[in-house]
Amino acid sequence: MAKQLRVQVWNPAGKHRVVSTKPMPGTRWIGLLTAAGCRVEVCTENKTILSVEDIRSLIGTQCDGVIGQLTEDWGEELFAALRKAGGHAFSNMAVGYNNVDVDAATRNGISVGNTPGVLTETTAELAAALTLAAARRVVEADDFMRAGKYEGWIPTLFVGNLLKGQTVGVVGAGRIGAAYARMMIEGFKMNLIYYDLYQSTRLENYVTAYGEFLKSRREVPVTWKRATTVEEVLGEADVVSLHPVLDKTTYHLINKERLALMKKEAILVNASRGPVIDEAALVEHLKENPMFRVGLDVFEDEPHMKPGLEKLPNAVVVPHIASASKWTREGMATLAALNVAAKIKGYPVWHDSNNVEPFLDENSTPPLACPSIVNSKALGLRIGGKPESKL
Ligand SMILES: NC(=O)C1=CN([C@@H]2O[C@H](COP(=O)(O)OP(=O)(O)OC[C@H]3O[C@@H](n4cnc5c(N)ncnc54)[C@H](O)[C@@H]3O)[C@@H](O)[C@H]2O)C=CC1
Ligand SMILES: O=C(O)C(=O)CO
Repeated sequence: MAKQLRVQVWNPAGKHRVVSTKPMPGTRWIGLLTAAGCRVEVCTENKTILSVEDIRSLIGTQCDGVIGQLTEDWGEELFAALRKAGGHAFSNMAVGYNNVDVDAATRNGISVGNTPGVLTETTAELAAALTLAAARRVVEADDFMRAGKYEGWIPTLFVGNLLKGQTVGVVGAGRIGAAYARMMIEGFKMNLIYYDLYQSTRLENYVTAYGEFLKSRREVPVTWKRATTVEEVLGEADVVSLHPVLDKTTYHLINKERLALMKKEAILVNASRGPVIDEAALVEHLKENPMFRVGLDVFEDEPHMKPGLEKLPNAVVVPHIASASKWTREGMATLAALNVAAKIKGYPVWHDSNNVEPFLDENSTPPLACPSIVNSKALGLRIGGKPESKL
């Protein structure tokens, strides 16, 4: 028998019971759910990652919808439990949903929401921060300073890499990858090489236009190239940043053999998902190539690092904080809550999950729609959405 977990209840008399497995930033999301007639139960148990058993006990015998987290294992067991409890709406508070078995949700008639767009710039900025920290050895230098080792300026102290005029490689040029590319190109005048299953004409046009602008100012123009293989990016780029989804095609995309193709002094950044890199192979590569540097936001066995990584000065490591800006986290909570509330109310799915702005303006009421449902087609859900109507 699972232990009863602590919950905080909002709008106890609400008609529809919605559970959030974690407290989420801001209060707008709670207001939107209660305005939609939901009783909201927020799990406040002091436990970082809830088990499947914990979540089953939160779902209980009657539950209309759940907002879950990317650390949780949402598979057949939980979706069957939610269906049995009368539920038909789930949303991850994340854009990535590799923790969710979408087919199992569909089999159980449950919609799966995610939170695209609101974290694009925030995540790209952290990838840029990791790139700079690795290129200019910021963390090593900070450690050195705090340890009282600085005795005065010398020409050889913490020499790193200049980004200007170098080539940035992006693997996965979707929303976040393209935003990161633009930051590195505009900020540091880097040339672009990218690899994605799809052509990013918008990104290509953007770089072309920026190159023309630079030319008009008599500056060296930036260039772009779409690679036909990931190997081409790894061989040519001075900085490689990974932004694909995690699925079977990207698991261990960066392995021992592909690391060996990279320049000895290259920088590798990962703010996508840990298993995109074979982390044990990366540890060996970093040991053998001290001038090769990485910036990692995500890890293969999160929250753990592969043995040895913690000792390597050529690795900058942060705990999955790429989406951690106040605006983004509150926006993620809002989108997740609306994915659940609008489904419970029977509203359609928003027609353009790449443009969720209308849901994020705190001063206006959101459209009558679920912002983003990844199995909308499989469930045969209506597409639509009408702005400026009250939920
Ligand atoms: N570290 C963090 O805190 C965060 C991590 N993420 C991760 O970033 C991922 C990307 O997010 P978005 O850019 O919003 O998604 P997106 O769907 O716009 O972009 C993903 C891109 O990956 C490409 N792709 C898929 N398979 C590929 C392959 N085998 N090789 C190369 N490219 C491939 C897709 O075609 C697409 O363009 C999420 O799925 C999530 O896992 C997202 C937000 C925050
Ligand atoms: O949205 C995601 O996929 C995240 O990793 C959140 O940080």
